[in-house]
Amino acid sequence: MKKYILALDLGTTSIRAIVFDKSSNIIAKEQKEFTQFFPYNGWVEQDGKEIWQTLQTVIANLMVNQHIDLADIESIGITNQRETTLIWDVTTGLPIYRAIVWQSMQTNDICETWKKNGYEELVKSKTGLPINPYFSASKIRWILDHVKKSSKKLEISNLRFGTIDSWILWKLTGEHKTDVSNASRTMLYNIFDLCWDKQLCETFGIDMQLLPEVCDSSYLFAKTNPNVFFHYEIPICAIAGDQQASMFGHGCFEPGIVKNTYGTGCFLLMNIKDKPYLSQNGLLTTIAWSIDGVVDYAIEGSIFVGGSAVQWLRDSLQIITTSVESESLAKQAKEDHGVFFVPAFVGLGSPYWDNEAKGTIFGLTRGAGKAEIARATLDSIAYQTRDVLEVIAEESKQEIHRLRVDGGASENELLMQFQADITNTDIDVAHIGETTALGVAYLAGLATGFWKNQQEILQYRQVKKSYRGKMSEINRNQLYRKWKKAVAATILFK
Ligand SMILES: Nc1ncnc2c1ncn2[C@@H]1O[C@H](COP(=O)(O)OP(=O)(O)O)[C@@H](O)[C@H]1O
Ligand SMILES: O=P(O)(O)OC[C@H](O)CO
Repeated sequence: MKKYILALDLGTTSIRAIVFDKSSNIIAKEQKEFTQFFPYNGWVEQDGKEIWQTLQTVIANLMVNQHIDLADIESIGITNQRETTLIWDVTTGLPIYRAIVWQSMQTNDICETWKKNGYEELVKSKTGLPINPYFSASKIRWILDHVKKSSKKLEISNLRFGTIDSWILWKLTGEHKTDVSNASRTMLYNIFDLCWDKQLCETFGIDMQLLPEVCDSSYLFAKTNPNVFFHYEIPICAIAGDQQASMFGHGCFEPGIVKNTYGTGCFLLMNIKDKPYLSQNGLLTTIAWSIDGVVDYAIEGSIFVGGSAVQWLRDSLQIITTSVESESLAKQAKEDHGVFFVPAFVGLGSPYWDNEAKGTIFGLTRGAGKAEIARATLDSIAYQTRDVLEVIAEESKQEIHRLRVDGGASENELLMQFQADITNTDIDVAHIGETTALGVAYLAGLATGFWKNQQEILQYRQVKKSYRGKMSEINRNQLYRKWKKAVAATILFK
C-alpha cells in the first residue's frame, strides 16, 4: 500500500494541496490564493482558467518545495467551495463565462421571478432549499442567457455545467461527474429520489445534457490523465462539498453532532442520518455524503459573511494588515463599547434569507474607533452563529452543549471565547485545522481500504483547545437582545 492520500481543497479564496499519512498527520501542504472579481455591487466572480492554473502551480510546489513524490500517493480526494457555477465548452476546453461564486447576488432578479411564479414550495419539497441566488440553478440560467445575448454561439451538446469539483475533475481526467453533496446544492437535484429533477430542470429551462453524472462521495471517479498530471495516473476516490467534508473530518457520524467552520462564511451542519426533514425556520436540508449508496443527510445554517468581514477590515478599511491582527486590535476595545455590526455585505443567509439587506453598524459614539469596529466584527461572527444554533436546537428539539469547530477564524482566541460566552456552549477547536481536507482524504482512503471504516477514523480525532462560556446569563441575554434589534433594523433599512 502506498503511503499517502492527497486532498485538493478548492476553497473560495485559495487552492490547497495537503498530503496526509495513515495516522491523519499532515505531511506536506501548499496553498495559493487566486483572484476574486467584484464587477458590480453584490457580484462575485472567479476565473475558471486561473483556478485550474493555480491548482497546477500548487501541485508543482508540493513536489518541488515539499519534496513530495507523487508515486507515494495512493489516491486523491477533491473538496470544493460549493454552488459556485461554471459552464465550459468541451471543444475549446474553456469556460464560456467566469465562475459565478456562491456569494454572488447577480441572479437575484431571476430568483424573484421564480418566486413570483410560485415555485417556492415545489423547489423546497424536492431539494430542501429555498429559492435563492446562493444556489447554482439561477447562476446556470444567467450564464446561458448572458452568453446568448452577447451573441456567442452556444452548441448545447458541447457545453458542460459543473461546480468547481466537476471542472477540476474534467480537467484532470476528462470525466464529467460530481458527488451527491455537491449536487444537493444546485437546486436541481432531488435529495429524496437521488436524481436530477426533470420537472425542475424543465421549469427553469435548463437542459439536462449540461449536468454531470452524480456519484457517491467515496467512489473511484476516474484516474488522473498522466499528460496533465505530471505523468502520474492516480485514482480520484472522493469528491465532497467543503462543508460536508469538514463535517466528515470532524467525525460527525452520529445524529445530533454539530460542527461550524469559520472560513469566508460560516457553515453549521448537524448530522440527521437517514431522516431528512424540511426546516420551517430558515435552515437547509442537504446531503452530507453517500458511501456505498447509503446517504447521510444534514441540516445546515449557511452564514454568508464570516471571515470575509475580517478581510473587509484588512482590505477596505485597512485598519489591520493581516486577519490575525484583528484579535489584538479587538482586545483594545472598551468592554462596554456598545457597537454592533451586521455584516450583510451580500444580504443575509440563514436563518433570515434577505437578499436585499446591506451591512450596517449601530451604536457608534465619539469614543468608538477602529478597535471597537474590529471587536464588533468578530462579535458579529459569533452572534450569527448563535442565530443559527438556536434554530437548530429548536427544530431538532435538543440542547446543543458542544460545537466542533475549524476554519481560519477558529484560530482567533478572542472570537472563540466570545462564541462560547454568547452561546453558553463548549467550543472544541479541531487539532487538525485543515478539517475539510482531512475529511475528503478520509472519504478517498475509505474507498480504497487505506482506512478500514469510520470507527478507525474516529480514533484519530483530537481537540486542540476547548473554550467554556464564562459570561453571566443576564449579560449574555442583554447583548443578544441588542444584536437581534440590530438585525431587525438592518432588515428594515432598505
Ligand atoms: N486569526 C484570525 N482571526 C479572524 N479571522 C481570521 C483569522 N485567520 C483567518 N481568518 C479569516 O478566515 C478566512 C480564511 O479561512 P479559511 O478557512 O482559509 O477560509 P476559506 O476556506 O473560505 O478560503 C478569511 O476570511 C480570514 O479573514
Ligand atoms: O470556501 P469556504 O470554506 O468559504 O466554503 C464556501 C461554501 O462551500 C459555500 O457554500
